[in-house]
Parts: sequence; structure tokens; C-alpha cells
Amino acid sequence: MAPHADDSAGFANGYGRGVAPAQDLFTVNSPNVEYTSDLIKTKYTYRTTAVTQDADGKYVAAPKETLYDFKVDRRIPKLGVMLVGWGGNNGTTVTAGILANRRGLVWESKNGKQEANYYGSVIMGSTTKLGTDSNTGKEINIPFHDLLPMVHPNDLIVGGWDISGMNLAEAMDRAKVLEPTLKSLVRKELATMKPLPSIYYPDFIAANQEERADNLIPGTKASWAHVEQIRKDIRDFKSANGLDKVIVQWTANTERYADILTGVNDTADNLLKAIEDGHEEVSPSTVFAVACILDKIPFINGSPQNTFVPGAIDLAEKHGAFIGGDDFKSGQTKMKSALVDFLINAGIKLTSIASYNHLGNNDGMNLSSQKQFRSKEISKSNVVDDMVAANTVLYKEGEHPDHTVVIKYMPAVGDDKRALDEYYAEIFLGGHQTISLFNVCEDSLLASPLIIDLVLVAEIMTRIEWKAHSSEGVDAKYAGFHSVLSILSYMLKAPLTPPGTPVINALAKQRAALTNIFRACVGLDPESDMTLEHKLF
Ligand SMILES: NC(=O)c1ccc[n+]([C@@H]2O[C@H](COP(=O)([O-])OP(=O)(O)OC[C@H]3O[C@@H](n4cnc5c(N)ncnc54)[C@H](O)[C@@H]3O)[C@@H](O)[C@H]2O)c1
Ligand SMILES: O=P([O-])([O-])O[C@@H]1[C@@H](O)[C@H](O)[C@@H](O)[C@H](O)[C@@H]1O
Repeated sequence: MAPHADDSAGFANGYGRGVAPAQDLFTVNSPNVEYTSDLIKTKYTYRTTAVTQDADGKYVAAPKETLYDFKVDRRIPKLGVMLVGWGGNNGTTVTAGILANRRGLVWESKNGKQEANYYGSVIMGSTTKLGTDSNTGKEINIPFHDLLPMVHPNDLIVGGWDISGMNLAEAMDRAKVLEPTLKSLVRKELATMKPLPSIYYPDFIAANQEERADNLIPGTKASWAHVEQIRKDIRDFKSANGLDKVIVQWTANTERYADILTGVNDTADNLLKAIEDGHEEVSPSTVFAVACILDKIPFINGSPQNTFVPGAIDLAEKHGAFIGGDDFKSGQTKMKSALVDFLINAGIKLTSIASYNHLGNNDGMNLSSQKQFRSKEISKSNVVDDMVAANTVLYKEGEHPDHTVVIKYMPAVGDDKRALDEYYAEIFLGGHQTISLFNVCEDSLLASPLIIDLVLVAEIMTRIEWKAHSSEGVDAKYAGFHSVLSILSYMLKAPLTPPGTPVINALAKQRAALTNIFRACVGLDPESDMTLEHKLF
């Protein structure tokens, strides 16, 4: 989506919105924070608790301090986002939504006039506590987006690929997500947008998707030509739009899991060779991931399949490229990750979770195929594991609640997915608590803001570097965060983490990690909510 004619001013300095650092909402007054025209440099003391066990097996907890230098590039880039599956419900909805916000559109709805907004985006729609007013003692909260110099979604240039050749206006109609009055205001521009042809390996998605596959790059299994075509598409998109950076997100259909095969996708070299050899176990999403990794283009997987086979993670680490995933956490699972966190941390023993949902969009049709459903069942089921394992008072080793996930394709409800959940728990003295939820999730209107959050966070992470604080005065080199961006977990059902590191699904912990890492990058301690200033006096 080329920037709208009257938006050219938004790119005054050719480097994004040209928002001068001086316009930041706040500055930090600290000897550990230095501002230059292009950088925020901080010396940060990371405080944790190291736990060991003594000879009697008793825990010994010791405060631990690690000194880091962080560096944030304040210059906001002109950013493009390329969606794989651009012609889908999410792709068309997020594109129309960015356009509507950029233009400040207002349209008639059954409830009266509706203004464009970014509700449902944690970055654009929520606030975070900066601190406490020194005079009044009141909390000062600021828009999350202002915690760090992030790209504004109104400035995103959107493009992408789809196996369906429908232009975005026709695809928007096919999606049946948006109000006709809004569609009429964006139709003209969306009609000028046509997804690039994509790769299509029929065995990886449901057979019922074949009828829309009319916009294809030749070849039905992995090939180096496919990798090179995708790399070229990204280069051309970046050049045609005068972009500083591009981020790619998979919002195409859910694929079946790829088998993990020694000698095929277990290492970077084997994966590259498997693509060269056209191995049938390399999925389209993994081909896209490899193409992006080779050019250090951040690639995020919004679907549940195992795009990031071990060889892809190995390749990302070798190239210092960012990857993130899996599976947008938009409705039923987001609710679950908050509710289970609350119940178990309240000492209530969840013993059964039944999650049923039905939906009538194309995603639902694809998921009506068992292999694709299995990918989704895994991501929707594992979300409670960390919370259960952390509570050894309620659960013995290996014990966990019964948990079932059902998804049924019911065309009539379209994108307005119905989620029905029952949470059954043991409470005091043999009592039980039963919680039943009926949750209508307008899937694409919930997922689209997450696509934006994933882009904004992944992009700022490309402008943050760290190094261990040199005690001997010898400057170690700055480096980026680990290739696997686990900081994205708040937006994802099955968070990808660096190999061997724990998966955190508790929603509150995920948001706290995002908040406090950003706070550290401007030299502020984690927000503890202790508010001793209101408890000691
Ligand atoms: N709330 C949500 O909508 C939500 C939440 C979590 C995850 N997801 C996942 O996001 C993905 C997209 O959801 P949706 O509702 O937009 O689905 P959708 O079926 O409307 O869109 C998917 C698009 O991908 C295209 N496609 C399929 N294979 C492709 C390929 N190899 N290359 C390029 N395009 C390809 C299809 O033609 C389609 O237009 C699905 O995997 C879904 O499971 C959605
Ligand atoms: O995020 P969430 O609402 O738990 O999960 C959703 C599922 O319930 C739905 O069946 C599927 O179509 C969506 O892609 C999404 O994954």
C-alpha cells in the first residue's frame, strides 16, 4: 500500500515519520541514561534472585545483580510489512484498518458514527505506568506506544502474497468482516492492491483451499527458485516504496506439522540442502522463513504450524535474523491464559478445561481438515502448561487438568467465532467451582491489532542492542537480542523461545516482560506495583 498522497509529509526526513527524538513524551533523569540525537544509552542493573540448595536440600536465595548497557536507536524507520496470506480475512482487515486510521475515517454503523481506532492493540490501545507523581502521589500512566520510539502503524506500508489472486477490495468482500459503510471508504484504494503470486504445496493445507489457488509461483514443492523469488519480491517491495526496513508475517492458512527429519530439517545446512533437493517435507511457511532469514528480514508466524523446524532456528541464529511465533493469541486462548493464571494463582485447583469453538470463515474451513486442526489443537492446548507446572501445591509432578479443544466449521457464523468454555475446579473442603464462558470472538477484528503489535515490537527490537557492562573498561561489542523473539509472546498462543529456555504462557507475566524490558531500555527499573509509598506512611 503506497503512502497516501497527502501522507508524504509523514516521511519528512525519509526515515519514517521524521519524529524528532525531542518530541518523546518523557525523558529519564538519571546518571545512567544518556540521550544523543540518535540514541538512548543506558546502564542497567538487572536484579534477580539466584537459588541454590544446601546440603540439607534447603533452598538458599541470594540477590544477584548483572550490569548491562542498552542502546536504542531513536530514529524511526520507514517500515513495510509484507503479509503471507494478504488476501485472507486477517490480511484484508488489517490493511483496511490501517488505511481507516491513517485517514481518520468515520463511518455509519448500526450504533451511529464509528471512528477508526486501534482497540485490541496492546501497543496502541493500552497504557503503562511510568511512575508516581512526586507531588500528588498519583500514578502517571502513558500510552504504551510512547515507552520507546516506535513506528506508528498509520505509517506502515502493507503488501504481501496470496495464492488467491483476488485484489484486496474483492478479498475484503469475500472475508465478510467489515461494515459496508467502511468498505465503501477504502474500496477504491484496496482495489489497487493485488497480492503477489505465492508458493503452494497442496499437501500442507486442506484440500478445500485448492479452489482459491489461482495466483501461484510454479512448483508444488520446495525449491531454491522459490526462496530466491521471495527474496526478490521483498527487495522489490522495499525499493518500490522507498522503505528502510521490511517485516514479514505469516497470516496464511494453518499448515499441517512438518515431520522433523534427521538430515532434512534438523540443522541449517540440512534444511538448505533439503530445499535445494526439493524435499517434500519442507513447507511453504518454512520456505518463507528461510528466504527472510537469509536477508535478516524479521519473520513472524501467526499460525500454529511448526514453521520453525530446528534447521530454521539454527539458520536464524547463524544469520542473526529475528524470528517469532507461533499462532496469534486473539480470543479464546487469550482469555484462557489470563483465567488459568488467576485461578491457579488463587490456589484454586483447575481439574478440567473444555474449550469448544465454532467458526464459519475460511480459516475454519481449512481447520475442518484433521491435519490442520491438529496444528491448532496443539497450540490451543499447551497454553496452561507453565502455570500448572509452577504450582506444586495443587499439582503433583506430571499432574494436570483434563483439557480438550474442539473446533467445528459452521459457515453460518462466518468470522464471528463462538467460543464456549467450561472451567471446572476443586475448591475448599471438597467443593467445586464451575465457570462457563460464552465468548463471541470476531476473529479478524481481534487478530488484526495483534498483527500490528507484532510488527511494531519486532521492529523496535531491531533497534535495541545490549552488552554486558564492562567492569575492566574494555568495551565488549553491542549485540542484538537472541534471534528467537520470545518478547512477542503476549501476542502468541505457542510462544517460540530460544532453544532450551522456558515457555511462559501466563498473560500477566508476558505483558510484564514486555513492559519491563522496554523500561530497562530507557533506564527504568521494573514496575513492581509494591507502592510502598502508599503503605509505609
Ligand atoms: N483470530 C484469528 O483470526 C486468528 C487467531 C490465531 C491464528 N489465526 C491464524 O491466522 C491465519 C489466517 O487467518 P485468516 O482468518 O486470515 O484465514 P484466511 O483463510 O481468511 O486467510 C488465509 C489466506 O492465506 C492464503 N494462503 C494459503 N496458503 C498460502 C500460501 N502458501 N501463500 C500465500 N497465501 C496463502 C489463503 O488464500 C487465504 O487468503 C490462519 O492460519 C489462522 O489459523 C487466526
Ligand atoms: O486465539 P483463539 O481464539 O484461542 O483461537 C482461535 C480459534 O479458536 C479459532 O478456531 C481459529 O480459527 C483461530 O485461528 C484462532 O486460533
